[in-house]
Amino acid sequence: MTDIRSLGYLTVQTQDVPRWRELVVDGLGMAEGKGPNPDGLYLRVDERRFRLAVLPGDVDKVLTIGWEVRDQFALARVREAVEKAGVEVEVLSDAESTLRNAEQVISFKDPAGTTVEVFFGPVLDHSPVVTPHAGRFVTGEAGFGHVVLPTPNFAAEYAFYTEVLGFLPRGAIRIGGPDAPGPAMRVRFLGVNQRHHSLAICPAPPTDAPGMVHLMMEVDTLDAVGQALDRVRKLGFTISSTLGRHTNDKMVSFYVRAPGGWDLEFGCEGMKVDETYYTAEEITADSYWGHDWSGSEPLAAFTPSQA
Ligand SMILES: Cc1ccc(O)c(O)c1CC[C@@H]1C(=O)CC[C@]2(C)C(=O)CC[C@@H]12
Ligand SMILES: [Fe+2]
Repeated sequence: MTDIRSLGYLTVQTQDVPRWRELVVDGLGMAEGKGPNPDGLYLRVDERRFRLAVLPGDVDKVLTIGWEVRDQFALARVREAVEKAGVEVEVLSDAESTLRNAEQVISFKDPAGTTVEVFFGPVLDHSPVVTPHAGRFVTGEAGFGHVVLPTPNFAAEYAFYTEVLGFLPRGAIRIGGPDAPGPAMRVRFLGVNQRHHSLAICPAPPTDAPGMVHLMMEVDTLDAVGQALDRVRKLGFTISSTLGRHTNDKMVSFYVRAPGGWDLEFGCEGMKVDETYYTAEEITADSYWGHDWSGSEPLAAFTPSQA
């Protein structure tokens, strides 16, 4: 079993912090917190000081994806495994770790070039989480949610997350459907806790800046999902996919386009995996119903850098 316990946090850079605030606070109902950068947007959904940080910059990109481990011993094991795989690991200073609200953070790049951080000892904020629309987010042992990462070097990325970091395969979907011609290309789902997937990796062309396909956040009721959908539409955001229920994690969700060219998936009713009985399955449809992607603008991650 892996030492990684859950998706801890995400930091992204954007040219348009105010529009991000409209999307995640006014639209999706995250609570605005405070952080080290006075121009940054720090979002709370639970007792963590932040789960999502949106920092100003001249390019839209993913800065870091933070994975949580139990303690210093687990962090040492992860560091050893990554170094043994020939990947350079930076141990952040105490000051840098404090800025991320963790006792200790290590940092390295995955084969796709995305900066991965692994940390232990998150520093808590016990003040009430005042979400503007009374939505309650589902985190806890299941972590912040899931991320889907685009990767031009799929085999290396998959091997890194499974064999080096110890993520568990949680099934796949064949791109183009079960009867697609040619060698199979798959989106692969990976889990570290009872959340069906905390990570998925998706074949994609190389891009200039580390991107993302989507970040999924879960709330506790279908009404909270529907009300968020109403609000983001009213705020003028593009709905990349309509509401639907996924066949693998059973989640009911919609996808909304964030500034930067990737989506936020917002859902509820995700299943809990029991590892005692689970086997990794291949789904042949992404959803039982809904999830109409026909209104989706092209993802930045699927737009090659030459274009
Ligand atoms: C199929 C599926 C199951 C559970 C999820 O949380 C989930 O996001 C998906 C969709 C995965 C997949 C994706 O993220 C990249 C863009 C894809 C390939 C599509 O265009 C449709 C399915 C999408
Ligand atoms: Fe997803």
